[in-house]
Amino acid sequence: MAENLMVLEEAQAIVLEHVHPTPVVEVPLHLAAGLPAAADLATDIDLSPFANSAMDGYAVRACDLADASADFPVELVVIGHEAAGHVFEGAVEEGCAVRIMTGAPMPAGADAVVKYEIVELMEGDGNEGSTVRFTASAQVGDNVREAGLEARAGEAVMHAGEVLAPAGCGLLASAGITAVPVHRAPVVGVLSIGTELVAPDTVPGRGQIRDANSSALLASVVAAGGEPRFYGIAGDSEDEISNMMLAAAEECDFVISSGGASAGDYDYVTRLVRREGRVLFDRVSMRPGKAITFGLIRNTPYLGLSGNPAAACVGFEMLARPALRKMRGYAVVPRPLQYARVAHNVRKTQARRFYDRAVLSRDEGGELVVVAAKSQNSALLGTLQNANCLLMVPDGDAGFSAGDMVPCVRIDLPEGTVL
Ligand SMILES: Nc1nc2c(c(=O)[nH]1)N[C@H]1C(S)=C(S)[C@@H](COP(=O)(O)OP(=O)(O)OC[C@H]3O[C@@H](n4cnc5c(N)ncnc54)[C@H](O)[C@@H]3O)O[C@H]1N2
Ligand code: MOO
Repeated sequence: MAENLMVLEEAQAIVLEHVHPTPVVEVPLHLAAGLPAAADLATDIDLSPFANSAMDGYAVRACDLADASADFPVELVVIGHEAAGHVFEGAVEEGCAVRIMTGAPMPAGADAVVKYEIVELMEGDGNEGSTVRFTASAQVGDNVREAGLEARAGEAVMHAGEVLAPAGCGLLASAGITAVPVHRAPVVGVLSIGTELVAPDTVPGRGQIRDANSSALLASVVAAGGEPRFYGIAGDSEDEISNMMLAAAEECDFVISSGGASAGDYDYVTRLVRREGRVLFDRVSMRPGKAITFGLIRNTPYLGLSGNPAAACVGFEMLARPALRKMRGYAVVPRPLQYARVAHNVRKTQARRFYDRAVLSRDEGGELVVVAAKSQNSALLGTLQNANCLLMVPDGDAGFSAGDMVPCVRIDLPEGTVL
């Protein structure tokens, strides 16, 4: 390519090569959902620890009921009960049954449970001394949950890299685990570069604009599992920028700036990263987001994104998000890709790969259709706010014609979602 742009996948591989999972910390179970476990986690006891009833009813010996039917009912004597906090210590012998509640341990000798609804009470209140009648046979194991059904003592119930669902947090609680080892949130320094920028609570003067990127990037850091730290706005002066860059590189696991990344008179980022560290790439074949510098400052990864707001956000999506997720311990998997019929022609004006902000939906016939925003101007954030996908137009000169099936990156769905 004339401009010497790096193919996106190559740039992504370089970034990923230079980031590593953060140190492990422990978080309480209820805060661990959505995070990948950093180690295999084993249960200290059988789950469940004892065979128990799956129904409220009577624990019986299936062989006692082998011939039971409506015509030849079988009567058993209730010799005890099992309820929350009350365990029957005896054994169920021939002709006997024990009244039992869901979850209570199976008494010795019993091998099946018959639910209340199909048992007739002949005498008494159903507890000790009562007589109950059965009109159907029972099979060994009916309504019994075996000990260790979920896992045996010492067995891993969660594996390193597995993302915890809320149910998994409950499973770990059953296994006696109260805190989950996870890779801590990477601390991500965010800085905005540009003399024209003012804080969002300020009414901009002539030639000034509000700093929108830092809010978008701080939010993106949180969404990617990182802990953002805002360093402020640096004017277009080498000293101001390098002081902020160095402070952030010193204190953070990853640094992201926006602005000053291109070829203008005040675009210092690439030069400063080179001066203070090492530049690994500085142009990516992507629109929006071509002007992207990546390098290391004192061994801290530094990503200098374009100042144009949509370019900064798409640059984050493609390069920072995978890196932060890797640091958090997630498997490196892409956002889901889905093909849809494009409703209009897609023209290419440059050879770099396009990621057009677009909306994917189903038409009345149920077919997936994608419509790109009318303006793909990199200054616009609203089109990204409203997009649920990025329509990918490959590197090269060819666009798409209306009716083509086109690839769409689902930015509204988590990585690895099966569609
Ligand atoms: N001669 C060339 N000019 C430009 C090229 C090029 O290759 N050659 N690339 C263009 C592309 S593509 C992009 S994208 C931009 C990238 O520019 P910079 O990263 O240097 O960004 P700035 O010039 O600082 O700002 C661009 C634009 O974005 C606004 N901005 C910057 N920071 C913020 C912020 N925090 N919040 C809101 N808006 C922000 C800034 O005011 C400018 O309007 O360069 C093209 N030019
Ligand atoms: O690539 Mo710029 O990043 O087009 O807006």
